[in-house]
This record gives sequence, structure tokens and C-alpha cells, in this order.
Amino acid sequence: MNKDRPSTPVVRLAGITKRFGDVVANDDVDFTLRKGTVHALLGENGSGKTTLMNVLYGLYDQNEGTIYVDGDVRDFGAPRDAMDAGIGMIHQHFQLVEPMTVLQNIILGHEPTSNGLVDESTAREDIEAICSRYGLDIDQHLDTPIRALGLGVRQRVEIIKTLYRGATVLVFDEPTAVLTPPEVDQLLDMMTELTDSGCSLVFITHKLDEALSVADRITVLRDGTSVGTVAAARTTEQELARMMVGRDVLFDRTSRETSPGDALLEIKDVRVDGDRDRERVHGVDLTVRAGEIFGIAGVQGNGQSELIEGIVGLRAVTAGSVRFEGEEITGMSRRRRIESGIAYIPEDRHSVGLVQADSLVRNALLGNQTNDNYVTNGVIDWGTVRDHAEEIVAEYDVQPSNVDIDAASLSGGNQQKFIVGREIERDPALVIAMHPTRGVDIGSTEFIHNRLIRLRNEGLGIVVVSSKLEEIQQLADRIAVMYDGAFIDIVDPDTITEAQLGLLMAGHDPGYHDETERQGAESTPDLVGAERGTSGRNDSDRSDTGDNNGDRT
Ligand SMILES: Nc1ncnc2c1ncn2[C@@H]1O[C@H](COP(=O)(O)OP(=O)(O)OP(=O)(O)O)[C@@H](O)[C@H]1O
Repeated sequence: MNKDRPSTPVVRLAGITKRFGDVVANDDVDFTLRKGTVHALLGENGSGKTTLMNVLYGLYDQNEGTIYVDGDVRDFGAPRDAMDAGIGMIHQHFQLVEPMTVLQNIILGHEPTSNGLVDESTAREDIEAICSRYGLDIDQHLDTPIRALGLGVRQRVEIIKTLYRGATVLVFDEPTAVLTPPEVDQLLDMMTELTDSGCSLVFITHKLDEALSVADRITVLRDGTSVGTVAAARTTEQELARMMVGRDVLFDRTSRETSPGDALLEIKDVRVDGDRDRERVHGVDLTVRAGEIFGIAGVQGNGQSELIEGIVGLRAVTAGSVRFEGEEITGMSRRRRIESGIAYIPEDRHSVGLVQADSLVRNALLGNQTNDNYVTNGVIDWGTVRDHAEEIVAEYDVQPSNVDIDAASLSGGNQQKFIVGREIERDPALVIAMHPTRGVDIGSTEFIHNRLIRLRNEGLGIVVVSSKLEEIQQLADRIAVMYDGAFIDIVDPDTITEAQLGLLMAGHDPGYHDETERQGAESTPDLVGAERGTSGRNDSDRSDTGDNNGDRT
């Protein structure tokens, strides 16, 4: 794309200051978005990116500063005013109505009518016109309920909904955090098409490579202030990281030393139903040993969530057995599983990980309600719980460090750090982490990764589910690839390439079985074969190999 295209400002934020009580989320920030460009907004967790865009979108009133749109001063009292001025926002958490169809969601609140009735054929024509103008594709899904669609398509619905409301300035708040690698590529292409058609985009992200590949200009926020704006074509990941963190960030991989011990978690032929009683997991076998990180890779929606929920007791296992430290736990309650030493970092920090309206002190108690350290004879020792909350906040650098504020006041990345801290500090034997660094900035990602590796080295078993290939290759000692409800292979992260992993995740043959067959090994790329390591990639007893210290880049 043309990184140097000349263009006029469409949005200018001048001297924006936004305070929440004592917290200065934005401190005299200037920001200019030019027409037909992608402007990336980077910064550590809590640096003020979302707040700045919420001010632009009319969700928050700024304390000081001025918003200009197309050169005119604007004062948005509510998102509706911002939308009327052509500004739309694609939030991190989609705002779609699950049982309603794609078409109904797109036109919701803006339905064309004819004789007092919703005029669906006009709506269809309008949506098709938008799709062809911006090179988007949704046609085959228009009558499908949202709940039947994957995250990538849902996001496209959000984009079209925003365009349908007349937006020409689109703010994307961490849009790639929930997407798989192919979906990320599609989205970045879509963003380029949107700017080619005259839209102007703000792109909030933690991924420097994405910002560099799609953005024209990049602004970095730190502690609520703007550190500067650079042309994407004339900067590097290192420079951006330094601007964000205020020091050099090492992108080196942490080397691994593993010595797996006894089997901690043993799963045999497990089946788990998904929503509406559809079987989502069928016939999964897996063994996680003490002192190993077992990675599960897969495109979201292939049964990973259901499998993990079955293991932690949030969903019934309909067949097969789950054993933890030799004990059958298949029918055990969620609470007893926690007590027996299984910690869970959930996928959905909004509805499962935290009670948003509660303080961090109360959130620190979640899952510890029967822990003698905090509760005696049914009486909660709030002093100890508070100390615990303060320890988590200090140890995991949760900002702001006030344990009396409610969870909803924390930025997304800081919420995640709090959950990771609370779960790890339970002193578990097994940690199950779903997308542990989703929405977390680079410095904190490094911190969480190192913490998981340290726990592994101390002898804990860790299961990491992630759709970030880089993360899974960096952390895991073995990687199971899940596809259509089953493991199609278990591979060695040191020898599998990212391209091969991508093919496996899409259910394709990555090509390495031919080689294995020639060497006389079995080559059934199914689950059972996978547990036996038939691909030749399964280095299941790494303690003997002594070859696991390799730097992976
Ligand atoms: N509604 C709110 N009430 C109180 N404080 C808030 C509120 N929203 C944001 N903050 C605080 O303002 C600061 C900036 O938060 P913001 O969400 O803008 O950061 P961010 O850069 O988007 O972070 P992340 O990358 O983690 O999403 C943080 O200290 C946050 O705790």
C-alpha cells in the first residue's frame, strides 16, 4: 500500500485530557487522522488508547481539549452524535444480538420501512451495495443467526453494520485479538480495501508487525500521553517497542529445559457436547505430565473451549474419563476441581473471569471461597483477602494499583494480568490457560510467558490453548492440533514449521507424513495415532532427549 499518500485531516483531537477520579487516562493528547489512511494506535495496557477513542466516539466527555471532524469543532454527547458525524467503532467485544440474523443485526435500529413494515428487500439491496463498494463479502450469511457464525464473520458483520450507519471513520479496538492467523490476514486486507474506498481507520493493536504491515502512520501512547507519531514506512519494531515501554525490549525467545514427571492429567476417549447438544469433542486422548507445557493449537470453534470446559468442570463430559493425579474427576464439581489443584485462566474474562461490578478485593476471593486461608467457619477474613489482592496487583503490575476500584475500571490487559495472577497464586498443580496473553501488551506478555515457564520448571503441568502460533510455539513442549472436535496430530514445536502448523489447523495434510512413512513409522494422522506420536514429531519424553533448549525464532 501507499504509505506516503498525501491526505487531509478528517479527525483532529487537540489537547484531550480525560480523568477518572485520580487517574489521568489521557493527558493533553494530540492525534490527527488523515483521510484514506490507517492510523495505528499503540501503547502498553492502560496507556489510554481505548479511552481516547471512546472520547472520539462520544462514550466519554473529555475534561479538556477539542474534537475536530472535517475541520469543524464537534461536541459529542453520545455515540449517536458521533455516528451522525460519520464515526463508527468496532469494539473488542462484539455488540451483536445472537439469535437474530446477520441482516437483522446490520439494520437494527435503522430499519428501512415501507407501509409501516420493515422493508427487507431494500435492506438487502443496501447491504449488497455496501459490500460491493467496499469489497466485503457477507451474502451467503445474511439469513444466518449470529450465534451460528465464527468470530471472523461476526467481526465482518460489525464492520458492515457500522458502514450501514454511514460511518466513514472506523475505529477498530484490538480487532485481531480474537482472530486466527488467516482471519487476521483477511481483516488486514479488508482494512486496506476500506481505505482505498475512502474510509479512514484507527487501528488499536498490541501487535507491532500488524501495525507496520497495514498502517500509514503510528501514534504511541505511554501513561496517558502521546510519545509521538511516526510514519510506518520509516520505523521498526524495536523503535516502536522502545517508544511504548521506554526501554529496549528483547524479542529473544526464552530457552527451555524440561524434565517431565508423572502424569498429572489423563484424558481417555473424552466426548463433550457443545451448545444445543451438538457433540463438539469426540474421542480425545491426552496426557499432561508434571513439568511440561502442553499446547493446544487450533482455529477457534474446533472444540478447544468445550474440551477445556469439560476438564475444569464447567461443561459435562458425556463419555470417557478425566483423571487428575490418578483420581477420576469426570463427575466432580467445579469447586472440588479447583480445591484439588486445577487453576483455570478462562477465555472470557468478562463473564467468567471477573465480576465486573465488584472490586478487585472481591474478585480476589473468586474461586477461593472455600480456602481456609480466607474463610473460617463460613466467615470471610476480608483483611487477608485484601492483602491477597494487593499482592496480585503488585506482583503482576496491575494498573492502577488500587484494589478498591471495580474490575470494569481496569483496561482489558490489566484485567487479564489480574486473572492470571489470581489463578497462578492459588498454588495449583495444573494450570489451564486459555489465550493467556490476549489483549496483553508486549512487556506483560513477556512477563506472563516467563511466569508460565517458571511454573513448568518448578514441576507444574500447564495446558495452554492459543490461536497465536508464535505463542504456542514459543511456550509449548508439545503441541496438539485440534480440528473438528479431535486432535489430528501432536507435534514437536522445535521441528514443526509455522506453515505446517497452519495447514494442520486448517485440516490439511502438512506433508511430513510421507517422510515418516518412508522411515517405516505408522502415519495415521488421527487422535490415537497422535498420542502415540506417529507423525514422528512427537517428542513425548523430552527429559531423555536433552535437545529442548533450542532458541526458537
Ligand atoms: N470507566 C473507567 N473508570 C475508571 N478508570 C478507567 C475507566 N476506563 C479506563 N480507566 C483507566 O484509564 C486508564 C487507561 O485505560 P484504557 O482502557 O484507555 O487503556 P488501554 O491503553 O486501552 O489499555 P489496554 O491495552 O489494556 O486495553 C487505565 O488506568 C484504566 O484503568
